[in-house]
Amino acid sequence: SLKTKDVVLSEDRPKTLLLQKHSDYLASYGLNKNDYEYCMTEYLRMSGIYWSLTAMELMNQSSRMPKEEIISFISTCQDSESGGISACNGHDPHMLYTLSAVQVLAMYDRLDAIDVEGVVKFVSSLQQEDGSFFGDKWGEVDTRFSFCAVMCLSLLHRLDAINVNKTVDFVVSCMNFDGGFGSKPGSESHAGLIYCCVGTLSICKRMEVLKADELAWWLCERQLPSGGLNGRPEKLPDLCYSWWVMSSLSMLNRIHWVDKKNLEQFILACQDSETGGFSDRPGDIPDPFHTLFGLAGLSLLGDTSIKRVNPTYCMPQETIDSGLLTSNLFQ
Ligand SMILES: COc1ccc(S(=O)(=O)N2Cc3cc(C#N)ccc3N(Cc3cncn3C)C[C@H]2Cc2ccccc2)cc1
Ligand SMILES: [Zn+2]
Repeated sequence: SLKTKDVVLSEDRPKTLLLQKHSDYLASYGLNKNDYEYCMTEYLRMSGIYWSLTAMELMNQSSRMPKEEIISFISTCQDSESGGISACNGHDPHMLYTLSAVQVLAMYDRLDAIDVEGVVKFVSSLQQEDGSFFGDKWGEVDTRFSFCAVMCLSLLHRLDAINVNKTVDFVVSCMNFDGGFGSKPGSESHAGLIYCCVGTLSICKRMEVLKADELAWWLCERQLPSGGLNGRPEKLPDLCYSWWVMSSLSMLNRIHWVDKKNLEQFILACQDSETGGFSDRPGDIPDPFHTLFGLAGLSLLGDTSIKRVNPTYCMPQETIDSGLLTSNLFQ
């Protein structure tokens, strides 16, 4: 149909940031360890901790998180043989959860709680001849895993453990005519994978290989009349795409290409004024994933009631600054 898929923002939508409600929402999330939801999300528990802790950090509320419980949980998830870290005890180690664990421990400045050399061994063992990365031993290639690899090693100041030039070559081989990127060579452009590829090039300090204007144009075309951003043409807007698109534009120094007022309106409309938290679209069920990306998106748009977020790492800027300081001290 000719009608552009979009949502209509209702008049009684939230128009202000309900910080206290979001802090309460995350503080109580996952406390009821018996409920069905908690058991069903075991497979992503490590990432769930990263999404919740980072959101709480951005609101300066991380003191409400069970710090010691989280740190000891992470140390029980590291596989002594491969060095990799799993989402939950007894699950297979995977690139995604190894990164989430390193991000959480970096925010807590407790990287001593794991075998860092083991993590470096696991991540570098997944790099392939063409520069690409597997997610785990089962061999799935995806540019998401290139991003996990370079972000994880960068937080550990160990980018020397992989072939950075070949990493960049593989990402470049995934660039499409529209300047965007997909998960593999020839895959269609998608905002989430564009974020991963731009983030990889940013960490490898190779942003010059991008077709910046074509890419920024494709990204700001994601904005719809509702102010929300979608991930591909003809798709509905979704709050997490606000993050993937805006963080990419921020790394390209072209964040001003989106209509900031309208986007802010859409993000605030995704808040649940009853339970707290953000959902993917106004009126849907909130979750920790969209709560992080709602707060991180508002931070990128300049909301000073939220701590500054680093667009590449999706972590508090102060964590990245202190990490770099440490690395300079020991170099
Ligand atoms: C609908 O139930 C789900 C479905 C999938 C997943 S998932 O595979 O682990 N994952 C992370 C994710 C976490 C939460 C939360 N809490 C909610 C959704 C969501 N999605 C799905 C989604 C997001 N926007 C709309 N949709 C439908 C993305 C997905 C993939 C992804 C993983 C890591 C980083 C970025 C993206 C988890 C729950
Ligand atoms: Zn989403």
